[in-house]
Amino acid sequence: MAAAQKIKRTVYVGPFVHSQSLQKLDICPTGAIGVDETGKIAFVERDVKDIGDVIPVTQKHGWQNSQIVRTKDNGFFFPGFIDTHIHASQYPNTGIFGKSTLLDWLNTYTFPLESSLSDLSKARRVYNRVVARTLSQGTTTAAYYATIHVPATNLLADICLAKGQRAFVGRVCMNAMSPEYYRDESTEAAMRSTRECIEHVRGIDPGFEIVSPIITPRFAPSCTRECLREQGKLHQETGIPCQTHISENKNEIELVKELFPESKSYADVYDSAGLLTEKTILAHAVHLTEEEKALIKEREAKISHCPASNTALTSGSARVRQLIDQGLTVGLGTDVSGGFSPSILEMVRQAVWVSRHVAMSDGDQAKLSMEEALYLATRGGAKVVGLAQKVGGFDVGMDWDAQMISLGSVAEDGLTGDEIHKDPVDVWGWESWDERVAKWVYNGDDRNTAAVWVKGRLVHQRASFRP
Ligand SMILES: O=c1[nH]c(=O)c2nc[nH]c2[nH]1
Ligand SMILES: [Zn+2]
Repeated sequence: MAAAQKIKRTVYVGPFVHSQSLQKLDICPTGAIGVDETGKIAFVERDVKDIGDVIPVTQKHGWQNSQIVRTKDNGFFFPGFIDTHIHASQYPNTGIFGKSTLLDWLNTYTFPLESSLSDLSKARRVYNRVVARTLSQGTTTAAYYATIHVPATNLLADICLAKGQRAFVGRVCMNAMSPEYYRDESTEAAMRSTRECIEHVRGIDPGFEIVSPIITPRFAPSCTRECLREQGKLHQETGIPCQTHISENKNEIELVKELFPESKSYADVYDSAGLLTEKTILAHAVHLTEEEKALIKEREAKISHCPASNTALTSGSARVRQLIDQGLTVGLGTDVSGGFSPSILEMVRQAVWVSRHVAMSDGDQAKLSMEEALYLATRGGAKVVGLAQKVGGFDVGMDWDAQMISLGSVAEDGLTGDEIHKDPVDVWGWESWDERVAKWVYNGDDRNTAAVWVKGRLVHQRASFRP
């Protein structure tokens, strides 16, 4: 059953920042957002200049006895981040990838670690930590890959629910081209295990309110045609979302051509198996052809852009601006541990950097702005995981999935040691709000994430912050 949670009506008072559109950040320096007992945003007020203005606002909305939470120290509220692609099971390997590229990386680093999570006590340590770590970095929703193991995958779902992180939890399906020690025995066994995980999540969160299952064929080479087709059938019959990888690395694309000679393209392998729908998340999409992009657009499948992973594994530079301009729906993914960081704030920076490297060869139109990258991290991600009406912004009726960012007090002379370490961003007091947001994006980290809420529930807070 979903963890019991008692939420008090709360007014969040202080500046708030969220995306109005792909290009436009809405920065309100004098905000007050009312969140009701169900964790939904009941009102958004924009002219609450000081604490004396709060009582009239609560009276206007007929709210007595509501709790007030205020920002402090150059703080602001920002929507929770959405990680559209992360391998929870690979978390212990973050930063460990050497000079490998995708296919040797899988065999050298990834399969041995994933297979070791058949040990439930190890899985518990890893999953408790990755959920705690991503929450502490403001990730309120994550689309997770677990491993092939049913008990460990179910444990990840339990941990997400207990800690209150919105999550899509996928048991990885792989019955081909995988080591003997780490593979599903057959299509039948793979489907049985996938169904068991779906039923487990249905048992703990029947409405998939916080945790949802997600059908997860690892990538085309690791599944037989029959297995892909069965996963596709399940996806179509149940409406449960699906996630996989596509077109990450040139050798991988060649392998797909060899394994599926009858298919027109990598995207067509998924399409002919019934796996390319509006509820499909495709990670990477670095080397898609024009025909594949058109097919993905037609099917309304979504793309998770994973810039850190693409750089670390030298897979290539996704033309993210072009994908967006061509009408594809894009969010950001850490792709831990192909990606070296579990932070979506870091992915915002990495997405901007990758686009600028592309711009150096393709021209300035390839550049992604900071505002656009923040959109991908929030509203874009929400579209990718099918939650655009619920999360990603501060609109009335949306759930309060939010983080309080605190940049710290204005820089003083003479700070040393722990004092200077406490706040990674130096604020001087003369910056505009636009500039403060930019300083957070380019210099901030989890020390600035003072508190995090999912559906109105406080799921992380720094010790120095007491609401
Ligand atoms: O980034 C990736 N991470 C993985 O674990 C994986 N498996 C197949 N293809 C993959 N790509
Ligand atoms: Zn991945």
